[in-house]
Order: sequence, then C-alpha cells, then structure tokens
Amino acid sequence: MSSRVYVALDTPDLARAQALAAKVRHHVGGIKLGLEFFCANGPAGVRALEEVGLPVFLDLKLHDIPNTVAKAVQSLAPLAPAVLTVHAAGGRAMLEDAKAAAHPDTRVVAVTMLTSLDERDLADTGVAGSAHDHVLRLAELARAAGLDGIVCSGAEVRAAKAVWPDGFFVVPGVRPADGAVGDQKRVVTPRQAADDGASILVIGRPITQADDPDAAARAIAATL
Ligand SMILES: O=c1ccn([C@@H]2O[C@H](COP(=O)(O)O)[C@@H](O)[C@H]2O)c(=O)[nH]1
Repeated sequence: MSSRVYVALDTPDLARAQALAAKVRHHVGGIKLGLEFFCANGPAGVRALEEVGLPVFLDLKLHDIPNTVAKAVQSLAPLAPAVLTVHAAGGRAMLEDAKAAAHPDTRVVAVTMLTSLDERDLADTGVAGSAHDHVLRLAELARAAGLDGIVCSGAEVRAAKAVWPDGFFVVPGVRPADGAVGDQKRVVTPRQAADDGASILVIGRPITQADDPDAAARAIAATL
C-alpha cells in the first residue's frame, strides 16, 4: 500500500520543489502544492512536479462566490489534480458548483477549520462553541453538497469519520512527537492521525526543513 503521507512543498522555488520531491519520493504517497508554489509557478509548475510520478494535491483553498469558484475550478480541471481544496465556509452553493466543475478524477475536499486556529481564534471570527462542533457542522455541509471529504485536524478526524464513514479525510497539522509546532495550533502525531482515520496526512516542514528530508520522511513512514 502506498504511503498516506503527502509532503507539502511550500516554496515559490520550482527547482527546490523538484529537488525535494526527488529526494522524498520513495517515502511519501503524494505531493501537496499550495498557494505559495502556485502563485509563483502556476499550472506549468504543477505540470513540472507531475513528472515525479506521484499524485498531486492542489491545495488552493478556494473561497469566493459560487460563479467565481466554479470558473476557477474549471480552469484547473485540465491539471486533473488528485485532490483539490475549497473552503467549506463558502457555503453550499459554492461547494456544489465547485464539485460540478472539477475533473471527474479529482477529489474535492472542504477545509473546515484551519489547523492554525484554536477556539479563541474561532470566537474572534464570531463563531461560538467548540472546534469539534464547528468541524462536524461544516463536515455535514460538505457531505450534503456532494463533496468527497474534508480537511480537519487530527483532533476531529475520528468524530468526522464516525458520521461520514466513506468520506475522504485530509489531516494537516501533523508533527512527530518531538517536532516544532510552529504556527500550527491543533496538532497530532502521524500515528494518531493515521489511527484515528486520516485518509491522507499532510506534512510539510518536519520533512522539508529537515537536514535530510528523505530520512525524515522515512522515519515518519516507519511510525505508521
Ligand atoms: O487546516 C489546514 C489546511 C491546510 N494546511 C496546509 O498543510 C501544510 C502544513 O504544513 P506544515 O509545514 O506541516 O505545517 C501547509 O501547506 C498548509 O497550507 C494546514 O496546515 N492546515
């Protein structure tokens, strides 16, 4: 079985992304490209990373009015990413239109509550209640809109999977037990994310900023 770890190649530098991907390719199951990479390199950069031969996850977290998101997803469809993200907070119509516009082979997943946020941040945005309840509410919205799954933290993935057994669950905010947390607030270990039902684990800096990214990816894979 291929690894459930997708490495987040968060860099604007195409050559660095290619070099990192080449180093870790035997110990990860896919590559995640986000806004930092896409804004600098665009679709041509994505095509260049496809050469590595791993599934590509395009983490653009689209969030706009339904028409704008649908047109953006339509423009991305020729890339046929394995996974594409939109924000659940965009609402049901936006989610439905995004799914309808996507390549049929693309899993469209909704970001529920960023792993860099905690409940105080949530309250600051006017949302009362727990992270758990907020994630489950948005998971239900994504499911009802016909999406393939959600992005949530490892703290919520078990509960989300219980109410959506065939959903696809993306878990970022993953840190080895002794790893630096950085700007992430809701973190779990790779093992916990896997045991609690993550379909894929997104891991960036613990791999990409390691002295030996291949060894770091291998060590993480060994814990799963
Ligand atoms: O809630 C979310 C959604 C997406 N991400 C992305 O995952 C990686 C995490 O990188 P690390 O270096 O392992 O922290 C990054 O690309 C984020 O944009 C997330 O962290 N949380």
